[in-house]
Amino acid sequence: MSKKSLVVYYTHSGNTKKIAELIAEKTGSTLFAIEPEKAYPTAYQAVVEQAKQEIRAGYRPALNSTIDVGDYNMVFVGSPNWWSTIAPPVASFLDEADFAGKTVVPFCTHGGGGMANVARDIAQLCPDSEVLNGFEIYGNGSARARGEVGAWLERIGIKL
Ligand SMILES: Cc1cc2nc3c(=O)[nH]c(=O)nc-3n(C[C@H](O)[C@H](O)[C@H](O)COP(=O)(O)O)c2cc1C
Repeated sequence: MSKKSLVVYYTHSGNTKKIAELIAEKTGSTLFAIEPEKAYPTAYQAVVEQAKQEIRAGYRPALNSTIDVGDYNMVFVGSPNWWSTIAPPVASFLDEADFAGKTVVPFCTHGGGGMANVARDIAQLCPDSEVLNGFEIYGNGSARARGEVGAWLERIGIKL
């Protein structure tokens, strides 16, 4: 059986999408964007406030569609750092999917707070998975992103 890898991510303003695309390109993975049925507001203050309340309440928004993760044995899971944790749509996705026996690889983009609890909270929602060391980058990483993603993939032993 051949090994297949998947990159799933949520993005609000495009940064995490850029990193997801780089990982997919470098690893030959399938790419899947997690989308909530109801999009978050684009206004920064509005989304910050809504996210705060949802995260506090442990709210899991309904998603537009999903992908069968059964076909993949490695899954990269990406989120923006929202209030030091994953965005609620990523939590919805991880709740619904069965990651048992898979290798999970967290990544996040942030506004200065780094990984914070992102990798820990992904691992908590994938209790029966092996979770590798994650990747974090400020914003979209600009021109540094490609090299940093490549260096990280080498560090964690993923053949390119
Ligand atoms: C609702 C919300 C909460 C955020 N909370 C944090 C935070 O706690 N720490 C941090 O470093 N950045 C925080 N940010 C900044 C984002 O993590 C950062 O801009 C990220 O790159 C956005 O990714 P995206 O473009 O894929 O949506 C927050 C942004 C939003 C919209």
